[in-house]
Amino acid sequence: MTTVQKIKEIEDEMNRTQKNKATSYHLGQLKAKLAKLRRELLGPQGGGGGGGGLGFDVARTGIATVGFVGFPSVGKSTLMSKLTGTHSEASEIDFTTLTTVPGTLKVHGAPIQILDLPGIIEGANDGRGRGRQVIAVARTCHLIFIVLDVLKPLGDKAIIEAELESFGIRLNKKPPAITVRKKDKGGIAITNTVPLTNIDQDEIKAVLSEYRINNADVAIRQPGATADDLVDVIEGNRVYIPALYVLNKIDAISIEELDLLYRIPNSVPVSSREWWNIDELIEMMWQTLNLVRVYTKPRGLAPDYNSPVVLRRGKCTVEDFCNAIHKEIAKQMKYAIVWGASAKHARGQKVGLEHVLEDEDVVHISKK
Ligand SMILES: Nc1nc2c(ncn2[C@@H]2O[C@H](COP(=O)(O)OP(=O)(O)OP(=O)(O)O)[C@@H](O)[C@H]2O)c(=O)[nH]1
Ligand SMILES: [K+]
Ligand SMILES: [Mg+2]
Repeated sequence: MTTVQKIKEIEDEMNRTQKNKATSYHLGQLKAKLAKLRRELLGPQGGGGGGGGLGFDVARTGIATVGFVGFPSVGKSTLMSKLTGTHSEASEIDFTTLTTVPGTLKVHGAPIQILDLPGIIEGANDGRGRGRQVIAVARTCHLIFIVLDVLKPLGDKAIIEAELESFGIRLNKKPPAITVRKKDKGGIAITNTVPLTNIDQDEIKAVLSEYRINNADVAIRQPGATADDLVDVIEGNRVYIPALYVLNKIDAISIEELDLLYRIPNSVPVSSREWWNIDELIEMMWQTLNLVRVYTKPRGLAPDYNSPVVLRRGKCTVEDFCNAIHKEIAKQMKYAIVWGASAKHARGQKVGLEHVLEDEDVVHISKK
């Protein structure tokens, strides 16, 4: 039996099995088995060719990268060309785009790299088409635009999400608050700071045993944690990426139909062809990327509001700011003065390299 067949068999069995006290151990085993088979499929010996994004990846520029993922001919290239001014061939023929096409869009002074990608279809993870390579590139993006055709958005949405999921991409989700600490002896000890509503002790033990973990402290702090969350923590190679659903071609539907579409969370209806609602799309992109703009203030001069230094949240200390300008500056700095949201007072605060900056802060670096 091939790995794909084995996966299918387990999925079928899971669908047949009702979840209750008596079956939870078995279901836990099945979920762990499924995760292991999927990993096998993606590994180098997994068959099906491709993977790793080889020949598909492009040099990263700008402060953040947004990748376009979707079925063929949903309008990815039309949108990307118009957003960035970089030509990417568009036509009514499916699979027009054959490789990654990068472009740049400046938003609020920050250069954002946009990657137009080939269309993917169901079964990308078993190596059909270029799906594997496309998704390997998507795995490395800071934001994924899932582009959907408004005439068939929901079915396509479910399929694309399942494809990305099976490659270890978790959309609009935080890493589960679960820790598994292996030990040499003592068996399995489970503690939970929240009620276990979607997983029970048997299921936890089944998953651990499937991974041959016989001694470990397991701490569950995630409300509603599931066996899949536990598997994700043990597998460890998951990526957590925000996604926006771009509902394209709204010029082809009625206002009433559009009303229904607005109920899809994290979605933006647009028309790439007519250039409708693109401002909202760009604003949502900006909000979701959650970047930090910092303005430089030279001594005795007004801050330079035209060219912010753009940093990513979690990597936005004064030291990161210095390094973004020049690698020597942090060494030469005596102290910095910060004005804005991260400063304690309006007249400015004297800070060191470890100070964490906020969006739209103004910084003056005083050298030794
Ligand atoms: N009505 C309408 N048609 C559009 C819109 N955007 C794109 N199209 C058309 O949809 C077709 C496919 O557009 P592409 O931009 O090539 O789509 P794609 O997703 O890049 O396709 P692949 O590269 O083949 O995956 C073209 O005929 C476009 O003119 C839109 O907003 N409204
Ligand atoms: K096309
Ligand atoms: Mg295209």
